[in-house]
Amino acid sequence: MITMDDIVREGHPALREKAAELTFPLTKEEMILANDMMTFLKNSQDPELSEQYELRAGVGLAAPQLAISKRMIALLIPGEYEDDPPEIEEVMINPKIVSHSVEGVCLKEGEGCLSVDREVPGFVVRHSRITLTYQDVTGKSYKKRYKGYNAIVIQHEIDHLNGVMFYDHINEKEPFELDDQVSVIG
Ligand SMILES: CC(C)(C)[C@H](NC(=O)Nc1cc(F)cc(F)c1)C(=O)N(CC(=O)NO)CC1CCCC1
Ligand SMILES: [Zn+2]
Repeated sequence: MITMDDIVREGHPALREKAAELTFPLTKEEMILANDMMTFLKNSQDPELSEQYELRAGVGLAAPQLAISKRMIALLIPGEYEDDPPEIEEVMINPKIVSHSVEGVCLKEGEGCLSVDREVPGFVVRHSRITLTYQDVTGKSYKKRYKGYNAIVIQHEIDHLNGVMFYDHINEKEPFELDDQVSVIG
């Protein structure tokens, strides 16, 4: 099973590489990776298992964070209330933002990262609405729209596939600067 020891931290070259597209059918190894990435997110959000294995509660994970330079991300975004189904529970292969809103969005409390063991204050401005294409592990293609927090998480994970870290987006001089096209959520 994947634990925090398998997640590479900033400074590891894999976090600054452009990951390679996957071809179909996936290899057995790639299928196992997809499953293991989703299992990590589930374990990390389970009170007992996250304590037992000292996991940070994660909503998303990208293969480069495991030093695997492939365009695969796992998302497990909880629903609004305890017993709600997840907002998103999906492994996306070769995700691509094909269009996006002009408006921006950012989280009031800024962002963190499973691969970053420090606080980096500042607004991370992202597209507030995105249209995404991706394939699932069977190779089936999808085209979907996302907005708000879901859009933020997806953009954070796709950044990892392009060697981009969340703090690359923070304005060093004015970390909390906002222009009027940006809404602050969360
Ligand atoms: C870095 C960390 C703080 C662990 C962050 N979690 C998070 O923001 N909150 C959270 C966690 C849950 F499990 C359930 C929940 F509703 C909220 C996270 O997983 N990521 C993913 C990551 O590092 N991917 O590479 C960072 C988030 C910052 C904004 C989007 C993703
Ligand atoms: Zn991250």
